[in-house]
Amino acid sequence: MSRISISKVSKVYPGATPVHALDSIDLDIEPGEFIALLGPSGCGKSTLLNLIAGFEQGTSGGLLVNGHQVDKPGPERGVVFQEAALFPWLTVWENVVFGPKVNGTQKTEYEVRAREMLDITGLSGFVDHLPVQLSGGMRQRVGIARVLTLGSKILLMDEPFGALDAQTRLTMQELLLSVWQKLRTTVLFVTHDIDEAILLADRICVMSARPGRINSQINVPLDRPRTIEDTTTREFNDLKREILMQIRH
Ligand SMILES: Nc1ncnc2c1ncn2[C@@H]1O[C@H](COP(=O)(O)OP(=O)(O)OP(=O)(O)O)[C@@H](O)[C@H]1O
Repeated sequence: MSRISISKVSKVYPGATPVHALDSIDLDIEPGEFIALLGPSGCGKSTLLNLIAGFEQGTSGGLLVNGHQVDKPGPERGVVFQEAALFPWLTVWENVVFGPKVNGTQKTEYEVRAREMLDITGLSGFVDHLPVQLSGGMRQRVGIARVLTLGSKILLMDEPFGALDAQTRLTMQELLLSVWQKLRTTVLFVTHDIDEAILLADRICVMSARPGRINSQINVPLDRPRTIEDTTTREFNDLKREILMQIRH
């Protein structure tokens, strides 16, 4: 379980016309919490995720994961992008065990974990398939199983279901809910989609247009475990209306 503390973090991309992407972001994420980062295109959601991942450095402010300043990527922070970026010549199994194999983890340890993660992502019957033989949703499952097999206690997900059709997206949202319910990893999930944010998250951080700030934070009071049916309830729609109004203002 991992805690993230972000304090007054700003990010300016230098250049002829510097881009002020993030402005004084304060955000604390508790171990095991599921946070959705919601906001318009270009407001800095991916930038914030990349700072936590250690791919980029902030211009000012402090960013701690488990009390340590983040200055580079690490295996405790697993990133899932819109495309899973699998090795096309490796099978599902080989893709999933690739990371722990090269970082020197004991084979007996990573094989057990890989089997468990392939099981909870519904891939046990596909271990010998190549990525080209899988649907987009299944490739994303492999991407999730891969970071979980690495032992990542923090999942940083940048619109992971954004490229999927509506039906597959719903299936993947349910899958992620069940994975999270079992493992309780800390999740930061970037999305444009209000329904997706409400269905998945404990807390939604609504960002403003550039320079990105966190305008409001909304606790999602829906009971867990959640299912797709919850998206049709009165409580869900009331919350959606409230968030829409906040975004408009
Ligand atoms: N490496 C970079 N150099 C210069 N500007 C950048 C760089 N990366 C992002 N930006 C700019 O920073 C701003 C925030 O971008 P970012 O990708 O974080 O937004 P976003 O909210 O994730 O957008 P989207 O939802 O469209 O993916 C944008 O104006 C973008 O053009």
